[in-house]
Amino acid sequence: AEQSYYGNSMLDMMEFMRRGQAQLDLEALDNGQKLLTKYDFIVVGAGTAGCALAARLSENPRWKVLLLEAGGPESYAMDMPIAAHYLQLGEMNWKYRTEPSASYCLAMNNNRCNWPRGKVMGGSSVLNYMMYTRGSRRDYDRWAELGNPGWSYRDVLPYFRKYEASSIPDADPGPTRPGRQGPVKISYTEPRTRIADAFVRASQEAGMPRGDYNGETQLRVSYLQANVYNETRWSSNRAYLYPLKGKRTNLHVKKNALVTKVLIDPQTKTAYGIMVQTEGRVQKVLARREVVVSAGAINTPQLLMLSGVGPAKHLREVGIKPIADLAVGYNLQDHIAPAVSMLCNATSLQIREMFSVKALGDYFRGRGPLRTPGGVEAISFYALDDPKNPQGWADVELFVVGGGLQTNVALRLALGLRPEIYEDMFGDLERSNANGFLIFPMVLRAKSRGRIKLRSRRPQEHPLIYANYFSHPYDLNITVRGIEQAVRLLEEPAFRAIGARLLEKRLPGCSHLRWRSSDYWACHARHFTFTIYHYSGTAKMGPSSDPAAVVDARLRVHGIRNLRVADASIMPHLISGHPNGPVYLIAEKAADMIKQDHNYVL
Ligand SMILES: Cc1cc2nc3c(=O)[nH]c(=O)nc-3n(C[C@H](O)[C@H](O)[C@H](O)COP(=O)(O)OP(=O)(O)OC[C@H]3O[C@@H](n4cnc5c(N)ncnc54)[C@H](O)[C@@H]3O)c2cc1C
Repeated sequence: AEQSYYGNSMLDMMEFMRRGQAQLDLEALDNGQKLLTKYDFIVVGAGTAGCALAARLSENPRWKVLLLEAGGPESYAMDMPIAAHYLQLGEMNWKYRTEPSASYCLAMNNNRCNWPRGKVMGGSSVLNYMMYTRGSRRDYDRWAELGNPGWSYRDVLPYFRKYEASSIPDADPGPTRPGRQGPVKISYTEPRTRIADAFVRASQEAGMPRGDYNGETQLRVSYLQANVYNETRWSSNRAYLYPLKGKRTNLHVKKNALVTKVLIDPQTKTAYGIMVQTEGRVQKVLARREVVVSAGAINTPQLLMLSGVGPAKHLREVGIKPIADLAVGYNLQDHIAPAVSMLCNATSLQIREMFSVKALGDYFRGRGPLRTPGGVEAISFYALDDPKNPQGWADVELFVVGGGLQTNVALRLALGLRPEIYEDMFGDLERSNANGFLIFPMVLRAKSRGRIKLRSRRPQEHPLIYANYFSHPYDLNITVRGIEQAVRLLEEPAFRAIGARLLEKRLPGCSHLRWRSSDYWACHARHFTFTIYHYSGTAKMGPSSDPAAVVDARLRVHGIRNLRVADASIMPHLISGHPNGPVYLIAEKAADMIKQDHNYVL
C-alpha cells in the first residue's frame, strides 16, 4: 500500500507540473509579439473587465487591439480554488493599504486595512474568492433612474446571459434564468462541510427560503454559486483569453507593462495614446480610435488623475495640469463584513492538512478540500429593513466559511491582524486545533463614501486610499443588525445539532462593553472591519448634469474624446452582491457600445 501511495504521489506531482507547464506555454504565446506604434484600441489593465473587453473588441478582425497589463502571467497554482488567501501574500497582489483610521480596522496593524488587488493576467479575478452573484434587479434599475439609459435590469439581463456559462442545475428557470453558453463558468462547489449544511438548514428553519439568489428573487439561502469549473478557478483570463491565445493575430497582449499616462491633447481634449513602462523603458503607443481604461477602482482613478483628468485643485496640489475637472477618485464604495467566530463539534476545514501530496492527488481526481473557493460554502440575502416584502432589496448578506480565523495562517496575514490581538483571541484555538467557522455579515448598501487621491505624480507610487467606513451612521447600525442576525441563527436546531456556539472571547479593545450588546458588536465591527474587496465607484457613471459623474452612460469620459472607462469604477452605486460578475456585464456592454459607436455591427 505504501508503495502505491508513493507511486501515486509521484504521478500526481508530475501531473501538477504538466498542467502548470501547459498553462505557462499558453501564456508564453504572447511574449513574441512586438509592440506596434499604433493600434485601433488600447485597453489598459487585463483584469476582469480588460480581458473581456479585449477579447470582444478583437472579434473585428480589422481592428488592432492592444491589451496592457502591469502584472505577469497567471499560473496553474493560482487556479486552485483553496489557494485564494495565499495569493494575497505574493507579487500578484498590488498590496494596497488604506490610510490609518481611528474608527475602523482597529484590530489591524497600524489601523490600516489591507486592500488586495490582482496584479496579474486576469487581475482581481485571479485573487478573488470566486463567489458568483448578479446583485439585485433594483441595483440596475437605480443606475438607470440616475440618468443612465440602457442600464436597467431589463436592459442588462441579456449581457448577464451572454457571458454566463452556468451549470447550476436548479437555477431559477424563469425569465431571469442564467446563460448556459457564455465564456464564464458558474457551478456549485464541493466538497461541503457539515457546517455549510447546517448553515443552509438553520437559515431555512429561521424562515429564509432556499433557492437561486441570482434568479427572480434575491432573498434566498443557497450553497455558493462560484466561478469554478473542473476544479479550477475560472478567471477572466481563462474565460476570455485562453481560447484565443496564439489564434487572434489582431490582439496583442503585453504583460509587465505599467501604463503611466493616457495621452490627451489639451486643446482638442482628445485621447490619442498612452505611455507605458515595459522592459526597462517608457514608450509611447498611439490609439487610432480609443483608449479604454480598465485598471480597476483604485488604479483607474490614479491613471486618470496622472493624465490630467480629475479634481483640478487636487491635481494642481501634486503638480499636474488639469485637462478636465471631474470628480475622479470620489464616490469610493466597498463592502465590509466583520466576521463572527463560532465553535462547533463538526470538523472544519483545517488548512494545514490540505497542503499534502495526498490532497493534491484528491484534487486531480475531483475530490477533496482544495476545490473549495477559499472556504466559502453557502450564502444568504436579507432585507432587514423591509422584512415583510418577499421581493425586498437585500441590505445584508451572510456567508459562511467552514473554518475559523485560527485554521488558516494565511488568512491572518492577508488581513494584517495585529499579532497580539490574534494571540489573545485565537492563539489557544490554534494550538488545540479547535473546530470552528465564521459567518460574515456583509453590508450591501453602505452609505459612507471614501476617496482615492494621488500621493504624488509618480505613477509607481501607490495612491492614498481613504475608506471612510462607518462615516455615515446607517452603516454601523446595519452592520450590528447583520451580526445579530448571524448570531440568532445559532439558536436554530440545525446549528444546535453540531454544537455551534459563539466564541466566548472578548476583543481586548471592547472588553469594557457588555458581552453581546449592540455596543459590543459595534466595537467588534470597528476592530474586525474586514473588507470583502469590492472597491468601486471612483469614476462614477452619470449624466453631465451630475457634478459627481466622470463617465456618461456609454462610459465615455465627460469632456474628453476617445477615452472610456470600463471596470468596477463606473458603478454609481455598488451592487448588492459580489461585483465580479457585474464587472463582466459592464465589459460586455461596453464592448457592444464601442462596436456600435464605430459602426461595427455583428
Ligand atoms: C481578494 C479578493 C477577493 C474577492 N472576492 C470576490 C468574490 O468572491 N466574488 C466577486 O464577485 N468579487 C470578488 N472580488 C472583487 C472582484 O474580483 C473585483 O470587483 C473585480 O475583479 C474588479 O474587476 P476590474 O476589472 O474592475 O479590476 P481588476 O480585475 O482588479 O483589474 C485591473 C487590472 O488592471 C491592471 N492595472 C492596473 N493599473 C494598471 C496600469 N497602470 N497599467 C497596466 N495595468 C494596470 C491590474 O494589474 C489588474 O490586472 C474580490 C476581489 C479581491 C481582491
